[in-house]
Amino acid sequence: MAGAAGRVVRRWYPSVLRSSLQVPALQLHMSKTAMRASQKDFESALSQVKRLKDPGNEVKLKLYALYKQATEGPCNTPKPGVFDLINKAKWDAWNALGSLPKETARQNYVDLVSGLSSSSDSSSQVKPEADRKQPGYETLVVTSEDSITKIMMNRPAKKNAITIQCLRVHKYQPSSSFSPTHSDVPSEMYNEIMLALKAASKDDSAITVLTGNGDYYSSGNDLSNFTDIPPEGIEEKAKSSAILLRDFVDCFIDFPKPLIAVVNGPAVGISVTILGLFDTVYASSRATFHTPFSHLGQSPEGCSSYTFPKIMGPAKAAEMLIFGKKLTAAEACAQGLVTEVFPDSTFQKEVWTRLKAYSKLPPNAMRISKQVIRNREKEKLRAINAEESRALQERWLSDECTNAVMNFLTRKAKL
Ligand SMILES: CCCC/C=C/CC(=O)SCCNC(=O)CCNC(=O)[C@H](O)C(C)(C)COP(=O)(O)OP(=O)(O)OC[C@H]1O[C@@H](n2cnc3c(N)ncnc32)[C@H](O)[C@@H]1OP(=O)(O)O
Repeated sequence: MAGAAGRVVRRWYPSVLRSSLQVPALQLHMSKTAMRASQKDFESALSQVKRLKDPGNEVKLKLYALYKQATEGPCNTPKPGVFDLINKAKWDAWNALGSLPKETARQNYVDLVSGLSSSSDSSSQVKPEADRKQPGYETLVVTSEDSITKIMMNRPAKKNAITIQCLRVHKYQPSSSFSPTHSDVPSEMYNEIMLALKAASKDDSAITVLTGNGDYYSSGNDLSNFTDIPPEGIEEKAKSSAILLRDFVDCFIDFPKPLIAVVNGPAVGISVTILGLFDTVYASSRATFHTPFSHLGQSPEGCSSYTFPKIMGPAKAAEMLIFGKKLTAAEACAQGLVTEVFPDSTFQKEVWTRLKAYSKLPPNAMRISKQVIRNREKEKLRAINAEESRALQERWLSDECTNAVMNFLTRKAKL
């Protein structure tokens, strides 16, 4: 396997697969014998594949197997051990191609990518407000209209799971190799949400909305964040993640304008806990609210250890935060976490009509009212946030957490 500088990171590979699915740059210097008619198509497919939406693990395995077969021929490595699930799945996929000729594998790879590209071009996934979209965000769609800045989490295929890792984009240079000089794209969602909130706090909008694209509001922390371990080690990763978490939650604590969550579907983990820091929470009748921290060997964040008992009383908060009880939208509304629930069929229409009316209210009055309501708690919330982040830093290093995350990533467990 080539070193980091010579690797191609396919954007949509989960980190757990990424480490071993990375295609060594040097392998992309095709051998002279492979320089046949379809090599150009193959190279173009290799470059095209990086721009595709995540096609799912099954297709990724097919692509991996065809790539290996096309460039190395039949599977020639020892079978990984039974507990090495990811590498075994990859080995099985490659080995299943038997003695398929390299040229056929190359052609099949090209055909597969071409099929994926056309289906992703005609995807029914709407590109909301493409014309009014603010540029520069990879994982969000941010728009400003009618005095409302709308921050929409935009990884619908991953249920809007919130990512940490900074994806590296390598530029393909057909004449030489994949360039080792890559640009770091600010494509991870925690930082992008912070940037969008900071920009919204200064723009001329009266209110700010956070919502999700697709059927989920957000499935919370992207669990593959845990697999992207830096060379400095897992302790360093836990430390930097705790700092990121603290900074992320501080942005919500400090946000100066009315902040509204438009919860379009199920919400999990940190996307639920921070709701206690919003001024208003509108939910679709399809939404659910789930904080399965104990199941994941983790502990509450987002100041929920303070805001939830305050909002719903300690007993109900404990049922959610310790035992992971999932609430329906109606239950969350009855507990005071949600302001109002709307039928899913009319959710968007009713909510946006309401918000447009609110956004016409005098912005300074709304801002001052928010400050009067929230300011006296800010210092306390910051201290709670720091304490929760410290507790999680330790939890992330525990066996309970590691096992729960691995169970999800190897598909043994789902919430
Ligand atoms: C640095 C700050 C850290 C702050 C810490 C916060 C703590 C939390 O937020 S805890 C909550 C963590 N979230 C979860 O545990 C949710 C895990 N996801 C699931 O259980 C399920 O995916 C689901 C119940 C949300 C949805 O199930 P469904 O069957 O409808 O869809 P899937 O096929 O499972 O999902 C589609 C696709 O999306 C990927 N995905 C969904 N959620 C996550 C996630 N949280 N992390 C990583 N990936 C996620 C899922 O793997 C699928 O991907 P593939 O299509 O590639 O298989």
